[in-house]
This record gives sequence, C-alpha cells and structure tokens, in this order.
Amino acid sequence: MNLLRCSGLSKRYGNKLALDNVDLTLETGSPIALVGPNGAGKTTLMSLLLGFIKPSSGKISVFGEQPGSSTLLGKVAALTQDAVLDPDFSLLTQLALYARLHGFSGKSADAEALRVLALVGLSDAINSLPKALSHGMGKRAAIAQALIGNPKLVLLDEPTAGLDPVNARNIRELVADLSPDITFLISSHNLEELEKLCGKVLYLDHGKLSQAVDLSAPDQQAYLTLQMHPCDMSALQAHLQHLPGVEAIQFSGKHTLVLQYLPEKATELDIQLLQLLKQQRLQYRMLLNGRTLEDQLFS
Ligand SMILES: Nc1ncnc2c1ncn2[C@@H]1O[C@H](COP(=O)(O)OP(=O)(O)OP(=O)(O)O)[C@@H](O)[C@H]1O
Repeated sequence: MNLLRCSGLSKRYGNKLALDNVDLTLETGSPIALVGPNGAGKTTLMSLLLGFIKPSSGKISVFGEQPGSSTLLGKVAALTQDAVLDPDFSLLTQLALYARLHGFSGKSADAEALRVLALVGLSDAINSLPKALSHGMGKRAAIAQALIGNPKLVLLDEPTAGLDPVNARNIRELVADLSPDITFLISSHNLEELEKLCGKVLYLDHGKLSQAVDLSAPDQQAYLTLQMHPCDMSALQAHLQHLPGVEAIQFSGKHTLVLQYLPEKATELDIQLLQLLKQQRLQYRMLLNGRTLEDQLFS
C-alpha cells in the first residue's frame, strides 16, 4: 500500500531552505529509517508528514491524503523525542484520556488504554505515576500513547536515545513485533540500531534526499566485511588481495576490512577467506556478507 508520495517537496524558513526539492515514494511494510546530519531536514520532513507545517512548494500525500486532513486522524501518530506524560496522573488515567480524544468513549477508552499498555509490556504499571517510572518505562509509555487508535504509520524520533542497552533492545523488539501492521518511520543517528531494525534507509543532507538504501536488497556489487582481532592488518590485506575475484580492499576502522569482489570470478570467497585465516593462524571477530550501513552511506 502506498504510504508516502512527495514530488518536488521544498520547505523554506525565511532564507533557509530546509528541504530541497525532495521526490520520494514509500510503501507500507518494514520500518523505514530517516538519517542525516544535524540540520539536514529530518524534523522538517516529519513535520510536513504530520501536517504540522505546510510545504513552500511541491506536493506531499500520506496514504493518498493531504497531511493533516481529517481522514488521516488516528491513522498517523508520532512520538517526539521529548514526549512526556503528566507526572502526576497514572498511566491508565492519562492514556484513557488520550483514547477519549481519539473518539473512544467510557469503558472502551479504558480498554484501549489497557490494550496499548499491554502492547508495550506495561500491564503491571497501569496505576503507576509517570514520575515513578524508569527512563525506559517512560519511553515505552510514550510509545503506548502513540499506538492509541491503531495508527498505520508511527513516526519515532530517536526512540532509544538515552536508554541503556537492555531497554534500547526492548524498544527495538517492540517495534519489530508491531511491524508490519504498523509502518514505523524512525529518525535516529544510531546507524547500528537502524541497520538491525529497518528495511529501507533514507539519507537527507542539506535538505536533499541524497540516498535511499534498500537493506533487504542484495548489494549491487558484492562485498564482504571482515573484522579481525588485533593483527598485522596490512599483511592480511596483501594476502586477501590474491584471492580470486577480489577487486579492491578498503579499511573501515583499524581492524576492519571491506572486500569488494566480482561474484562471477569469486567462487566461495568466504570459505577461501576463512581457510586463509586458518592457515595464517589469525582470528576473526566477524565476517559479514555485505557492508555495514555506515560503509554503504559514507564510503
Ligand atoms: N522554525 C524554523 N525557523 C527557521 N529555521 C528552521 C526552523 N526549523 C528548522 N530550521 C532550520 O532548517 C534546517 C533543517 O532543520 P531540521 O530541524 O529539519 O533538521 P534535523 O535534520 O531534524 O536536525 P537535527 O538532527 O539536529 O534534529 C536547519 O538549518 C534548521 O536550523
């Protein structure tokens, strides 16, 4: 199903061109990442999508409708980075109130609040006050709020920022569990996390959509990424260069090499590489079929 269509989309704040002629079509499904340096235009794109601001020029539609139109009410939701609940009212009270604002009445509002709190694993904390919750639980409560009314698109801005690794993982699992019934658009600077979670990555830079990487598609050119325990990396690079089909080898950090190869000339390159490491008595930490998202975006 078509999720988003932008053509020639631009947004100007005074002299500042925050979004510059963006053409983009997205379908519903696995989570979509929105990345880019500070000031690249990510928040501007999300605000346009939510109908909070209007384009300066160009067109944008969400599920075929104008952002902000009444037909999208309840279909699109967002968790902003600094979303907070009132510290002095219980989770159930507040979420039931939000459910009423979404059109649920009386008991069905309570039921909806309980449903979304269960989805995020907070059934035991329904009577807790937000001020008594840990940071991770607070984040989950804020996500629960965004899930009220069964939206089809949820925008998450830095959903795991400031969370410890275990809580960050819980949020990732939650997002993965809820996809693809809900399509998530996630703005984040955490590439490793996005790589684990998303099917597609949009890269904005200076307001331009400079790349759209499909993580589920095999790399057009073939790559292997090899991360080693400390060893003589230059000597290893020289050995690897002689494996059949290897076209180029680049460093990606001190102990990581990215091999580009020609699939038609390299048969079972991964096996040959492992045999070479064994012969040389070298220990690897990780062998990845392909390139990391960071290498795809920045090399
Ligand atoms: N209301 C505004 N008035 C003027 N300029 C703005 C306004 N909002 C954003 N900008 C400018 O537009 C550009 C894009 O900002 P935006 O907040 O969309 O970037 P971002 O990618 O979300 O950045 P960050 O990663 O830092 O959150 C920036 O140069 C910013 O200073």
